[in-house]
Amino acid sequence: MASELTWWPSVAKLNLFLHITGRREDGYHNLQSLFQLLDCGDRLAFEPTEDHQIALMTPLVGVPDEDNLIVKAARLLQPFAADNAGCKIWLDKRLPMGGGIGGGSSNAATTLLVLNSLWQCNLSLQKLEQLGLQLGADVPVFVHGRTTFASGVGEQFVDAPQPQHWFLVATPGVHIATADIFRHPELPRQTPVMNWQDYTFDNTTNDCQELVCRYHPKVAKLLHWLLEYAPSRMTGTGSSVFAVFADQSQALKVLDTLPDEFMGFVAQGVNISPLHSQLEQRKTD
Ligand SMILES: C[C@](O)(CO)[C@H](O)COP(=O)(O)OP(=O)(O)OC[C@H]1O[C@@H](n2ccc(N)nc2=O)[C@H](O)[C@@H]1O
Ligand SMILES: Nc1ncnc2c1ncn2[C@@H]1O[C@H](COP(=O)(O)OP(=O)(O)OP(=O)(O)O)[C@@H](O)[C@H]1O
Repeated sequence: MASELTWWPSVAKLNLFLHITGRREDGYHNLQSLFQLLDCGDRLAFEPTEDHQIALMTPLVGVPDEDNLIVKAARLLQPFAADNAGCKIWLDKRLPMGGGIGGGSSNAATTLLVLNSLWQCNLSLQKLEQLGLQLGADVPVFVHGRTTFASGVGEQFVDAPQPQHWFLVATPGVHIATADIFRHPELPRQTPVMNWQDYTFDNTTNDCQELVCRYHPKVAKLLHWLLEYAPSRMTGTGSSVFAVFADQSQALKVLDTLPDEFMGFVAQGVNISPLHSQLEQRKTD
């Protein structure tokens, strides 16, 4: 791999809570959630070309390139660039896939934001959020790049800077398809809409958690284990679970004792995505 590549962050998120407030006619669900961005994730590098090709130099095992959200994002943006605009893309995948921490969605958002700059498309953040929504409900929040309350299907934002807590994020290695959870007849769908001002961790919940725990005992076991140490909850539709700590050393101590059957990492919450900071820096260079 060429050593002069510039790497761009593609961070993870946690849903600190997730309320389902209704179901829309198109089958999608209206949500309320607090999206907490983390300081760690995957990395992407881009090399613009003039051959109109989108070439993923690091394919993901099990994901055909045409289904990869990175390639889809680049293709979606291509009509806004010069006719011959293409690029080579490298992905350094570090986040567990399908774990409710938004890896693929974040990759898509990083692609939209960085190529918007490299290809000089000059689309506004709002326009990129709208494009992102065509790729998935979790993409706009990563384009937005701030820790934020979200409603709608996850595209309406009220920014909500949070104390920079430390999170132990653990994954039981169970793959849960988001669509399966949202179509489940036993999913609660009528949580009353809450005023953002009333948010506390304790007076909120993840409406998918009980259902997922009922059908996936490994998720229930992991959550039960973490709750012995700190306030803990599932993120998104699972399968990852997080525990909240005031300091890093406590989180690392618990990570050290995590049973071998689970994978985990410790990350700090951030209020602004490091991707946005790096893009700002590029503008001033
Ligand atoms: C649950 C969250 O992870 C919270 O962050 C997201 O809302 C899910 O976002 P995502 O993974 O980007 O999901 P998408 O790829 O857009 O949707 C997958 C499937 O989940 C269902 N879905 C998703 C989001 C939503 N608000 N309502 C839904 O009913 C739809 O059946 C959709 O076909
Ligand atoms: N670049 C990508 N990185 C990861 N997964 C991808 C990517 N492109 C497509 N996918 C597909 O998307 C699926 C979900 O991956 P992802 O890591 O985004 O899940 P997630 O963390 O549950 O996301 P979310 O929290 O948005 O629901 C994967 O199993 C894979 O098939």
